[in-house]
This record gives sequence, C-alpha cells and structure tokens, in this order.
Amino acid sequence: MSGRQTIHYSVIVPAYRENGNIRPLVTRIFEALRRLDSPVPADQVEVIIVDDNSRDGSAENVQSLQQEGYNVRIIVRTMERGLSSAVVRGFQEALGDNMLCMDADLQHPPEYVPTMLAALSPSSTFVLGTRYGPGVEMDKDWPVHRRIISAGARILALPLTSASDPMSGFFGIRKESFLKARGLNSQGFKIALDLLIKANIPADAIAEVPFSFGVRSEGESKLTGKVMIKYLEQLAELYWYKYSALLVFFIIIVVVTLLVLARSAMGSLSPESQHKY
Ligand SMILES: Nc1nc2c(ncn2[C@@H]2O[C@H](COP(=O)(O)OP(=O)(O)O[C@H]3O[C@H](CO)[C@@H](O)[C@H](O)[C@@H]3O)[C@@H](O)[C@H]2O)c(=O)[nH]1
Ligand SMILES: [Mg+2]
Repeated sequence: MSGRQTIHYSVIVPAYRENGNIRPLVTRIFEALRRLDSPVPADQVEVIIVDDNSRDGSAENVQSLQQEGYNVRIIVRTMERGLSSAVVRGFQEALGDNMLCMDADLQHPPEYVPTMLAALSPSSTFVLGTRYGPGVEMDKDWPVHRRIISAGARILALPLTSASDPMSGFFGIRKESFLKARGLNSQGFKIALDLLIKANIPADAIAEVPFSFGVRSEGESKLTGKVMIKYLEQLAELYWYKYSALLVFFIIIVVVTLLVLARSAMGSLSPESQHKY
C-alpha cells in the first residue's frame, strides 16, 4: 500500500500525548480511503504525525503501523512545541500538493478525510471542516463555558474572514497557496485563520464541509488559558495585518481635511478677507 505510487495527498496530524488515538485514527483514515466510493485513491495518500516528544509510545506505535503497510510516518520534534507550529512543520514536510490538517483525538471524523481531500483543486485552494453548516450539531457535548469561548472567538474573527468556522482545526490547503503565506503566526492553536488571511485565500476558493465535532475519549485537551491569550494576540496581529493600510489612509485623509479646514478658517479671519465684507 505504501511507497511506489506518487503521493498527491498529505494528512497532517499534530499530536501531543495521543498514543491511544493514533492506531484508530490511522486505520480509520485508510479504511475510509479504501472504500470503493472514495474519491481519492488510498495509495496516493500519506499521513504525517507531528509529535512533540510525547515519549508515550506514539513513535513505536507508528513504526508498527508502517510494518503493517500503512503509509504513515512520525516527525518527533524535540526543540519546538505547539499545535500551530507542528502543523506548519507538517505542511513543510508534506509530499502531496493537497494537504489536510486534523486532530489526533478523533474529534475530527476520519471518515470525512476522502471528501475533504477531494474538495481541494486548483480553483478551490482551501477546504474548511465547519461546525456551523446545515445538518450538523455544534459541539453538542461541550460544556457551556467552552461553547461561550468558542462563540466569542468566532465573533471576534468575523471582520477578518467570510469563512463560517475559521477556528476549525479540520482544514486543508493546496501546497501552492501555503507557500504564498508570509509571516505566519505559529503560536497558539488557530493556524487556519492565519492561513486564510496571509495566504490571501479569496472567498470563492473556500470549500466548506459541514461535520459534527466529536467527543474526545482518550487523552486530554491541551486548550489552556495561555492558548486563549495567544489567540487574542494573534487576532490583534491579524487586524493590524489586514487593516493597517486602511487605517493609515484614513488618518492621512483626516489630517489633510483638518489642514484644509484650518487654512480656510485662518483665511476668513485675516484682515484682508475681513475688508471684503
Ligand atoms: N504537536 C503538538 N500537538 C498538539 C499540541 N497541542 C495540541 N496538540 C494536538 O492538537 C490537536 C488538538 O488539540 P486538543 O487539545 O484536542 O484541542 P481541542 O481543545 O479539542 O481544540 C480543538 O477544537 C478547536 C476548535 O474549537 C480547534 O481549533 C483545534 O484545532 C482543536 O481541533 C490534538 O491532536 C493535540 O494532540 C502541541 O503543543 N504540539
Ligand atoms: Mg481535542
């Protein structure tokens, strides 16, 4: 199953202490790809786990999956940490032109991988798994505080993108678009939002695939207060990135208008002009 075919699709999985989830994740992804109705052939797909030195048996687990013929590899980072930077590293190492990012903890259903990968094309350069589409239940098993945080985070991002769920960690991008993005913010959790803006993805190039966010059954969430503060910092940077030129233009217009008004006011107060009336 692995090796000889050209790889056109790469699935990037950031993982930290996810050993219990790796086997079901990889086997379910390939099972979905091997179905007769899969729009993407299994032998054109690789899975890359980007692990931050979890030392929980993840590397050994991946090795045994490889021996069983699954096209999966693991990058173990020892010098860096963080979800977004792990995703960026995976995209840099990917062989495929069509790249998908998904969580290791099975909250992103592996059965959606073929559809998500197939949605990418030269004209549809970004695919977003959205929890706000028709027919999906939005994080129904989440506690209230997590829903409030999620809704607030989404509202704050509204002026930045028309995408319905830029907070989603289930998304894909074409390699050529990824390579266009400059100055990515690799801190925090929200790399899709950064890519949408910094890779300059037009609204009509975003394909949206509604999915129901699952429940984590193994391991623990890594979302902390620090991650939320990093999100606010990322938002501030993106607002500046997107609107600074407009703001400078607006300030120039205001200053020029004030100068013109001041000059004409001074003109009307001068003795010469007073003689005229
Ligand atoms: N390599 C690496 N992976 C990490 C790190 N932190 C988290 N991950 C991995 O990133 C994935 C998501 O982390 P969770 O801790 O499970 O996140 P969550 O709270 O469930 O948040 C999810 O929902 C958000 C939407 O509200 C998504 O934005 C986010 O990507 C994630 O899907 C998991 O596979 C986890 O192992 C890290 O420091 N390093
Ligand atoms: Mg999770």
